[in-house]
Amino acid sequence: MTRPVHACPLVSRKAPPLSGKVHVPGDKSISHRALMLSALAVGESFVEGLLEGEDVLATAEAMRSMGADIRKDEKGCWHIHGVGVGSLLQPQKALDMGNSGTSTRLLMGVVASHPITATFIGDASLSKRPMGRISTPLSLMGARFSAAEGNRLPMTVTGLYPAIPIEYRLPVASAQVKSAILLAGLNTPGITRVIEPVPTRDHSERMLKGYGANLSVEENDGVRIISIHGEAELKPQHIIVPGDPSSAAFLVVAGLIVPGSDLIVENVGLNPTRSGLYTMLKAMGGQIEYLNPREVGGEPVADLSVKYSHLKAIDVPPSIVPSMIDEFPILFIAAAMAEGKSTLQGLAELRVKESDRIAVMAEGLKALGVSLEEKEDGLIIEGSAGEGLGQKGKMVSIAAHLDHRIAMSFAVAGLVSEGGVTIDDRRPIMTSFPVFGQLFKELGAEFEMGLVK
Ligand SMILES: O=C(O)C1=C[C@@H](OP(=O)(O)O)[C@@H](O)[C@H](O)C1
Ligand SMILES: C=C(OP(=O)(O)O)C(=O)O
Repeated sequence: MTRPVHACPLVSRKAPPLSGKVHVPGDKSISHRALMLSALAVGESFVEGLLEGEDVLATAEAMRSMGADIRKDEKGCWHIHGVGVGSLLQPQKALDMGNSGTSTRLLMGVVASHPITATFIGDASLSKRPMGRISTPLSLMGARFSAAEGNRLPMTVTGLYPAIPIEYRLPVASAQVKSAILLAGLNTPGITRVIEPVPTRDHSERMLKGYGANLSVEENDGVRIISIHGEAELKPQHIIVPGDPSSAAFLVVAGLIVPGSDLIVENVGLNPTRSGLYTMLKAMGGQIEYLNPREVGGEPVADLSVKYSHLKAIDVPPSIVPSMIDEFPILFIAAAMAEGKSTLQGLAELRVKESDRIAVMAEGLKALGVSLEEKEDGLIIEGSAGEGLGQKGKMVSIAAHLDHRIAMSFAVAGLVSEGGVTIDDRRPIMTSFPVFGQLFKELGAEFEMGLVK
């Protein structure tokens, strides 16, 4: 990954009505899994619509270092020659995970049941994130972990083969922890079981089955029990990656809050374990219509028609939180523009994402004049009822803290600001949504991309 060494600011100012049609790039979670599972299949898989963000490219590079042959053809389709479950090679250098929690945690699961050792390194943001949630269950399976600083990167994982199958109840609602255990279970004799009291995104389950793993899901009173039979042989697949609802979120919220907007966001993945934000925005009075509903790569997809709306405050029910966990920063912006007081709590996980998303969003919203209360597990936000944010003539400065979702959320806030918003560093946007600025330009809002300082 070659990024400029210095920060690159982005300036966002009050926008005219947004209009037109834009196409959302591939889903980040599905792209990571497509590369990992294709690399673990025997033979050649094809992946169309892969998200070419830095996080996903870090996964591709790691799978290459463990023996997979991965390349993109002239039409943009990715070809992956897998080595087969159990046949990963010992990487010759540390695996650089950049900013990506998903790459790190899922790949630790992959390594845990192979007879190899891998060192995981990452950027300053990733090196602060907790890894104990992964090392605890994988240690029960027999993998060994060592880290200079307790349960943080850099971290070295030595896998065990044959690993020990476990039954593990998730102590935190995390698709990354669930997926790491299931991926370790792929090369573990017997049945590995994950008990999930609160459902999280289910791409791993859907895709593991699609690649031929023997995986079953039982549901009892909302608790999911996922069982995978180990020493699986995965079969190569042709995957079409649907658009990322987490990226689409920025375009959709912008359409709802910039006065006069009327736009279409095409190719939005609407897997029910991911689409909580859209349910909430509709409940707030957002005019969102699902057009042309269809299936892409085994996932529900639609084009979203979005019109400027008078939004009303909302209280988010705890049960819906995991299905919109990455969308809270942009929901906070929508709540700041709504009429009334929104209570957004039960979000303690936001404190351990790429940044502490509760504290960082609270600070930026306050700088924009929003009245709010910060709680340990969320924010209570008093909306401006459609009045713009900030003050005329007063540019607000935001620090992105190496967090793409913070940078993009405040770029959207800038579109309804009186005096503009400057984000200190736009580079993290490249991790998940490299065409963010380009799509907004197509809708009629141009961000000023500051020169490298
Ligand atoms: O499994 C995944 O692809 C992801 C799971 C979520 O993380 P947690 O499992 O930590 O909630 C989410 O925040 C992340 O962007 C992607
Ligand atoms: C939390 C996120 O990603 P990751 O955990 O993969 O870094 C995100 O994309 O918002």
